Amino acid sequence: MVSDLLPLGGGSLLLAWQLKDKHVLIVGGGDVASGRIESVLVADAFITIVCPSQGLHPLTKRFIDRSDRITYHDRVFAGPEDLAAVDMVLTAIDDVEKSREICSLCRELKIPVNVADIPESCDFYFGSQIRDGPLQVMISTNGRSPKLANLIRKRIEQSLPEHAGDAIEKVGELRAQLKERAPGVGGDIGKRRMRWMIDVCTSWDMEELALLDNAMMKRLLNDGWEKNTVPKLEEVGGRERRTPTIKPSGSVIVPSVIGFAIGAVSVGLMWWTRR
Ligand SMILES: C[C@@]1(CC(=O)O)C2=NC(=C\c3[nH]c(c(CCC(=O)O)c3CC(=O)O)Cc3[nH]c(c(CC(=O)O)c3CCC(=O)O)/C=C3\N/C(=C\2)[C@@H](CCC(=O)O)[C@]3(C)CC(=O)O)/[C@H]1CCC(=O)O
Ligand SMILES: NC(=O)c1ccc[n+]([C@@H]2O[C@H](COP(=O)([O-])OP(=O)(O)OC[C@H]3O[C@@H](n4cnc5c(N)ncnc54)[C@H](O)[C@@H]3O)[C@@H](O)[C@H]2O)c1
Repeated sequence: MVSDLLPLGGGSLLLAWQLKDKHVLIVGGGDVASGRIESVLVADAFITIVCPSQGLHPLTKRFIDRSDRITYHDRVFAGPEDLAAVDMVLTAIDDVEKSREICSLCRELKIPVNVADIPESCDFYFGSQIRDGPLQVMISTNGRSPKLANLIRKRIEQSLPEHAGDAIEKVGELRAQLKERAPGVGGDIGKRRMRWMIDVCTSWDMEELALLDNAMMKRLLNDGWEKNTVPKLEEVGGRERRTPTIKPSGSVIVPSVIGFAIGAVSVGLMWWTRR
């Protein structure tokens, strides 16, 4: 968490906005719009795209052809009538004046809007994204440097634990089964559920959690939750993923022997010439 010292400020609110079955209007169909379409489709929204067909990026065309969640209009933005029953607007057009006009209309109607390239016309910014199944990481520089956000994303990607997405998926299923077995919101049952889930997540490795199948979950709940303990992977019928042991092959050994020999010879030569 951030510092508990005041003053706080100068940032933005980080959220995971739930867009399922909401209606998103995307004005423009070029390169930037194609990225927006992908981000919005991941969130299970319905999309209306307004853009003349000659301006469509190949990726946008493919999305339009393949997704039954997209309605496409081959024309320019028509005016306020395009904003009826819309929950969010994203514009990615090469026309700054039109973008500003669309932004004003959205603000009058209190529809959240993002205008690619014009920060002051954005109610929210996009960020650089990492996705691994249900794991979502967004890197934001709050408008300061999108390119650095992109570079930081690549570094974070390399440092994420393997199997994190699978582990989260499986823990999600386990939590759902636990809530069915021990239903109720809040109170003592809520506290006990939370305590046990924390113990499971902290006692098992990410890799082990990713191995959970239905039978193992059942045993984990029967032998673990019911007895207020956390069994080990083997105790619920799981077996560790065998990581292949890498034996040094001849081709690895030979260069290292040669390298060692060259090193020894050059140290010897240095010693000899110094004398
Ligand atoms: C993260 C990412 C997400 C996405 O758009 O999907 C994103 N921009 C990305 C790339 C990118 N954009 C630009 C470059 C050229 C290099 C550079 O300028 O750095 C590159 C790099 C590239 O193309 O490699 C040009 C640019 N961008 C903005 C302006 C206007 C301005 O700053 O005034 C200008 C023109 C500046 C000028 O004219 O000089 C504005 C915005 N861009 C944002 C998001 C929001 C702030 C996000 C944040 O700060 O965290 C914000 C405020 C609004 C918004 O669009 O939501 C995506 C990387 C995704 C990835 O690769 O992972
Ligand atoms: N925020 C970012 O990350 C970022 C990065 C690069 C570029 N940009 C900016 O985003 C904007 C879009 O970039 P792009 O590369 O996708 O451009 P692009 O030229 O590929 O696409 C623009 C699209 O807008 C359409 N269009 C123009 N006027 C329209 C209107 N009135 N109604 C409907 N559609 C209309 C065009 O037909 C075209 O398809 C540009 O202003 C660009 O500078 C932003």
